[in-house]
Amino acid sequence: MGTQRIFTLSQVEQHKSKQDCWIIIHGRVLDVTKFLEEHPGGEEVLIESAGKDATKEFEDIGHSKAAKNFLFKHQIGYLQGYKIPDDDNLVTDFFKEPIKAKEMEAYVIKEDPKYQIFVEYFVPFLAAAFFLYYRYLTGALQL
Ligand code: HEM
Repeated sequence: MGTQRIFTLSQVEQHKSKQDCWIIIHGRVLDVTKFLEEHPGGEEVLIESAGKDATKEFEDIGHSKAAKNFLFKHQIGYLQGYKIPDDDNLVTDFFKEPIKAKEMEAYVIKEDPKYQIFVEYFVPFLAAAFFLYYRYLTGALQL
């Protein structure tokens, strides 16, 4: 995740309002201010946990893997003194390292050169051929 700031608990505790809402989940400090309205579970639950460690609450709900993946979007740093366990499977690799190039491939629409040539040259050629053939036919019919 590149450079991440380290926050103390008392620093996090300063951000406990709707306009400035941080929470801690599994040692990650998250700024969820912009996420409050989007949260499928409602903003209230997040505001209640504002400035605090909400790991237990987060886990008790049984958030989906998608929700866990989504956490990283809001991460602004780590809690001081927190050591991420090696077997930390709560959060995905997103937290630990940038998305691997191999995984990224899944999101990139691959451009197949052969397919491109077909679209760029063969299709217009075919359209032109049909057009000329049509003109030829209508011309022939008019005779
Ligand atoms: C940044 C942190 C959080 C993210 C990204 C997040 C994301 C989500 C998502 C995507 C859902 C939809 C259901 C799912 O996919 O699991 C959800 C539901 C919910 N979340 Fe969160 N959540 C966060 C923090 C929390 C916290 C701290 C609490 C409790 C204090 C909480 C309480 C709930 C509740 C009650 C639901 C509704 C569950 C249901 O309708 O069955 N969430 N959350």
